[in-house]
Amino acid sequence: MSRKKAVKSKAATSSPSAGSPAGKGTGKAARSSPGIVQMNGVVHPSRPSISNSSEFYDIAFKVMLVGDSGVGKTCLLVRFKDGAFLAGSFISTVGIDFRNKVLNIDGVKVKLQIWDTAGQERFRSVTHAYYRDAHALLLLYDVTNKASFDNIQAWLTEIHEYAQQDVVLMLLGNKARSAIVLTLQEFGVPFMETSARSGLNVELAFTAVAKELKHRSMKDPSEKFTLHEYVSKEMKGTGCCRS
Ligand SMILES: Nc1nc2c(ncn2[C@@H]2O[C@H](COP(=O)(O)OP(=O)(O)OP(=O)(O)O)[C@@H](O)[C@H]2O)c(=O)[nH]1
Repeated sequence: MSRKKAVKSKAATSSPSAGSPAGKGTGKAARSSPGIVQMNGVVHPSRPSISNSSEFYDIAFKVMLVGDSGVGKTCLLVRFKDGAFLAGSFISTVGIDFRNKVLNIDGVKVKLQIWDTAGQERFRSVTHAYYRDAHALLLLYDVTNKASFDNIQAWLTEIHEYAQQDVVLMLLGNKARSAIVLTLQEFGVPFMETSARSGLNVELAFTAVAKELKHRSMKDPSEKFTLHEYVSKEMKGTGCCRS
């Protein structure tokens, strides 16, 4: 991997660390995630902890964005983290990088460590190494690019091969333009359309995943939550026709 490109690109590369995705990596990963330990597959702070955005959190999870190159993974993450759209020329991600965001889910501070992977084929072996520690995967395709939709099955096969069996999985049709709310049953995975450009359903996608992860982690029998139901109840159309 070219060092020069990594600096120039949207994302730098970093290495996964066995069994401790957030705690002991090299470079950015290690510096950005102090004080995190993994227990029963869920990442908890070893003591009341702060994320690199200086916010306290109660539980932390690792979320990965995957999908073909150009479907909008980096833009989705930037929209969610900074509320902005990365316009201008497309610079492909090199390797993998992450950003943290803490969400307040029903009074619980849930930190999402969101890994943005490179969609290009040549980086596949790098990203494979990160799958096993992921608690959730957001699989993106581009609604304006049929090839990216046709590749979903191949991505799912890869996910089943490398990720944990119980990983939380959601399919996102990004670059959505229409106000029509689609429900895609084909893959048996919760689905919604998003737009990194307009912000459509971006917050909702990450919130839904955070709710599901928090629900699984807390195992509160009084709390009835299913990702499918939450997504179909909350999902909105754009109400306009530009993406
Ligand atoms: N119209 C529109 N364009 C988008 C949207 N999201 C991303 N784009 C554009 O699509 C191109 C690719 O976006 P990226 O976020 O860089 O794609 P990526 O999936 O991270 O690509 P790789 O890093 O190669 O894996 C850029 O030119 C973006 O401006 C969207 O919601 N709507």
